[in-house]
Amino acid sequence: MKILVADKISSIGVDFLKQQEGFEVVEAYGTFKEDYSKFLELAKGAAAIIVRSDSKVNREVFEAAAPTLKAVGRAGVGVDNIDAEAATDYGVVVMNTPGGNTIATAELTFTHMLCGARPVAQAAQSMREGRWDRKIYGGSELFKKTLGVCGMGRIGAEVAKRAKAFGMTVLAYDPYLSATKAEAMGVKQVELDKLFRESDYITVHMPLTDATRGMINKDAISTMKDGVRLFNCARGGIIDEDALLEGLESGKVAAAGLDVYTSEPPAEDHPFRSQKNLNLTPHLGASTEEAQESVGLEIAESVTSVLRGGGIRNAINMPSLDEATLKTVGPYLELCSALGSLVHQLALEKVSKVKITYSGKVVDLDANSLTRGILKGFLKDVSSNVNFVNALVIMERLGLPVDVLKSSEETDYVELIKVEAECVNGEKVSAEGTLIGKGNTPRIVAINGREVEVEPHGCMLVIANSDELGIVGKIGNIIGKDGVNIAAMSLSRNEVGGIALNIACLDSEPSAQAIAEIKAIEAIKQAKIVHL
Ligand SMILES: NC(=O)c1ccc[n+]([C@@H]2O[C@H](COP(=O)([O-])OP(=O)(O)OC[C@H]3O[C@@H](n4cnc5c(N)ncnc54)[C@H](O)[C@@H]3O)[C@@H](O)[C@H]2O)c1
Ligand SMILES: O=C(O)CC[C@@H](O)C(=O)O
Repeated sequence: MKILVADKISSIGVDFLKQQEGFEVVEAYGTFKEDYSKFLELAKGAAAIIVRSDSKVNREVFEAAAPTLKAVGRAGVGVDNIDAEAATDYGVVVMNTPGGNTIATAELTFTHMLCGARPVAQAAQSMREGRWDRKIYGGSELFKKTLGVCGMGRIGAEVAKRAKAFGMTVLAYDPYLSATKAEAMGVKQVELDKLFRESDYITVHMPLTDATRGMINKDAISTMKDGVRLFNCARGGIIDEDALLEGLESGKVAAAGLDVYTSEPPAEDHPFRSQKNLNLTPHLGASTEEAQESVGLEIAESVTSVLRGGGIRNAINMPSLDEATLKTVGPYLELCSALGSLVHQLALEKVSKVKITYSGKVVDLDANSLTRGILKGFLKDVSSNVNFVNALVIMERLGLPVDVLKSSEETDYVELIKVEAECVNGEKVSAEGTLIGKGNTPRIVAINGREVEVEPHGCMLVIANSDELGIVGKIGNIIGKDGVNIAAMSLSRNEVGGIALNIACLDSEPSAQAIAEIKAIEAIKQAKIVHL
């Protein structure tokens, strides 16, 4: 399997990949920047692509790498360089490594704050130039000042912790922060306008979204204290760059520090570069040895796990299936896929909606993963590229609503999963299943409401016939004559002389001729081969 490492990650991560049997690691750092068509060429045939923030993994990359591409790993937090929608369309899981570079980025932010309080960089430069300017480079203290933190996630919280150690009051704005958490962190949760009005220092730590782009703009800056200091080590554009320049030039903003830019790198003659109270770093937040080792190894492990069919950690376009969840959900996935596939194959008309009911013990499991498993099976014959990642979007795109119910009604089983499909003509088909025994073996226990007991794999002949003497013998005869062995058979009927359901599990598929002969028997209402 080809693993394309498109941006430089720690050698620990690369070595880990190289040690994996069957992995061919292609290191092609920065190809994207040099020549996108070369990057696309390299992406062809890759099972995984690993990037940092440089390489742009656009839709074209997914197009080029389909159908081999299974995972894109981002050694870092922000995934704005990866087209997650395209990834989902192509059934590719996108994973990042939240947490691995939190401290590194929090420390860089704090460095920027300290350098915004004391002009260390400017003074150091003056010394390099042979000067001794003790009067120009005075500063102020962080002690007793108010820091406004926008985005109180991992990095924001670490910055807040450090600010408190410096004797600062911390105001926090984060719509997703609970009051209990804010209290536990010793920060004061406020609305954005209050944070703007009352802070001496403001730092942003959120993703760049429609809500955060330009959050600190000209209007916002006008409401801030004179001499406010602003910092952005999150994503370029959260602080509007023109507004920042204007604020620095007018003196409204006393100092600022940026690690990220709307366009990276900013132009060589960008006016930022000549602003004296502005400290710039070239997107170095995560650039510590510790952070790089951590995220490099973590992404290498995550990608390996996905390619080996193991747990899925920190996926951003599907629920993560960590080892613990996989252990509980894993045994059900085969059953789920079989139920979905069976229902799809049994439906004689176009399906218009799907209903899934979980009963008993199974209601406590991660229904999202189980549902994806069912839909993956349901869509198996609809789309060649369906998987856990894109099963839900494909259903949505097909306009097929999926109702998921967790039922508290008692059933004959400790746990039961029922999949029903309603066809455009109003007809319904259904299949129910459970796990049995110590080995958690999947069993289909009902089809169209009729009790059966079938192991869901291989080729099955599903027959509905009027309950008459000798039908099973006739079917057996035709199949035997055709050279096909019946491995197991499950029979059920609604009433004596009513409609019987026969499920024959076969060692191979009977010929079309044999199926035609079975269908020609007068009592046979329906005969259908399904493959699970
Ligand atoms: N400079 C670097 O090298 C570097 C390194 C790591 C992370 N980052 C960036 O830093 C940012 C924060 O990373 P993190 O690991 O703390 O992420 P996180 O997900 O832990 O935290 C983000 C926080 O932003 C909050 N948020 C979301 N929308 C918001 C809004 N409209 N207003 C206010 N808050 C909002 C979320 O609730 C969350 O608490 C990300 O943009 C990430 O890409 C940059
Ligand atoms: O890879 C990097 O150096 C940048 C990482 C950073 O922007 C992130 O979002 O994790």
